[in-house]
Amino acid sequence: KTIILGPKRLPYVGNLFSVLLELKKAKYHHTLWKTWSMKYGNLLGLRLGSINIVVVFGKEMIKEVSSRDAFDGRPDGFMYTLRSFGKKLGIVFNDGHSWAKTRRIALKYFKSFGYGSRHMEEHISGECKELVKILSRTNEPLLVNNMFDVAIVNVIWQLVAGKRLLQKVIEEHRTTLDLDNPRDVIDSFLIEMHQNKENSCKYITDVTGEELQVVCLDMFEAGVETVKNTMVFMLLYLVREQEVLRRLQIEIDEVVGKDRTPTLSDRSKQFRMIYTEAVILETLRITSVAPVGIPHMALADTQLGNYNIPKQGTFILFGLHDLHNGSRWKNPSEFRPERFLTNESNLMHDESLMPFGCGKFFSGKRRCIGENLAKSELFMFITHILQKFNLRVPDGDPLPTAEPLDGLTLSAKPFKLLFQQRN
Ligand code: HEM
Repeated sequence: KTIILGPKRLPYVGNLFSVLLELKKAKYHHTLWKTWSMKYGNLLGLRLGSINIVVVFGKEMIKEVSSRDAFDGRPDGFMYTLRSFGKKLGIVFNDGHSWAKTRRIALKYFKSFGYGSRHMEEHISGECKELVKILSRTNEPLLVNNMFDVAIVNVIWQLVAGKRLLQKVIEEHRTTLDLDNPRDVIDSFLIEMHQNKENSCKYITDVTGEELQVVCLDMFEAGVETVKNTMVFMLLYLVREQEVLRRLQIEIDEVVGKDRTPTLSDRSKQFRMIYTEAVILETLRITSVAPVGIPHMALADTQLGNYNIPKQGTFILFGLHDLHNGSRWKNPSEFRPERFLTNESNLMHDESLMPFGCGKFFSGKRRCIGENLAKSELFMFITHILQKFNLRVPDGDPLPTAEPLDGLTLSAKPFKLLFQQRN
């Protein structure tokens, strides 16, 4: 079989009109795909103009696609290469040999930038302290939707470049490079380039300046909106669920206390801020800010279920929002961190939660490389804020709605909060 079941297609436009029409009712792309999948099955076939799309539903099917090399491709074409000198470069919208190379070099640095590493601690902690300072200065309600922008962009800047301005920064890095001590992602790439010149080993291939620039762009595009939207939603759910908020504050008070600033080592085995961890997982589940992941593409003609998927030309999306909010979960629309706790109050990992994609962490697959960083940022922001402040909706304002705004990533509708100093 070649055509995966889906709504009837018209010549040339495919399902374009029915998508536009039905979207008004469904409100969100991901809910429309889900509605159709209930009729057509866990592989939903669509055609939008000349683009074929397959939306994959269910844990097992998503796992299968994520684990097969044949589906490791990313979309090609003008819109995607516009951002990368007209070529397939970088990590996120790249594939094949060049992707494997850039991902490997970036991961090498990310591994040393892991939980509790001095670099990660310093960068995130500095931003959290600034944020607390700003919040302490005002008694006015603050628009929450933009409040993490600067902090999160700065964390990525530090990760990528140590500071601002890209081209100039790359040159500065070249002149101050220490081959044994990479300070950030740019250094790691420059060291790789240096070694390639010295070493004619056939496994190491050259990394170009263009590639390095697109990798930096990837970090911003993949690592800012996602963390920011998740963090804003976390505050939104906490102001709606004051019981959860209080339990979080009790854990912070017990483990960190009122005066010492929270550190990443408070997440470690010794201290185990399990409830905070469960709140982070529950936020990632219920919000699923990347509702259909990032499109994959077949790199060779291949089979999926009973169907043939042609090489290139077919976008493959994952029904992640549905996986996280479907009937597999008890009362999925309730924000209940306890679902990730065992009776003995240990953390319970659930295989059906895959907000960062699927596959072994740090293995060659396409899973998000920023998972550690994102979770560390979420942990540090929430502990710093709740250690010092209670959250309240300004008098006269309704509770903020959990209904998201649609987009490539889901975001919260604008809302204001009062950050009241705790006694
Ligand atoms: C809450 C925060 C985040 C979420 C929910 C998230 C989610 C995802 C998802 C679903 C994918 C696609 C996986 C796939 O194609 O199978 C992805 C890929 C990626 N993410 Fe994240 N991400 C987050 C934060 C970050 C951060 C902080 C960074 C880095 C600074 C980052 C960098 C990347 C990169 C480079 C890729 C592409 C990997 C590849 O194509 O090989 N992400 N992310």
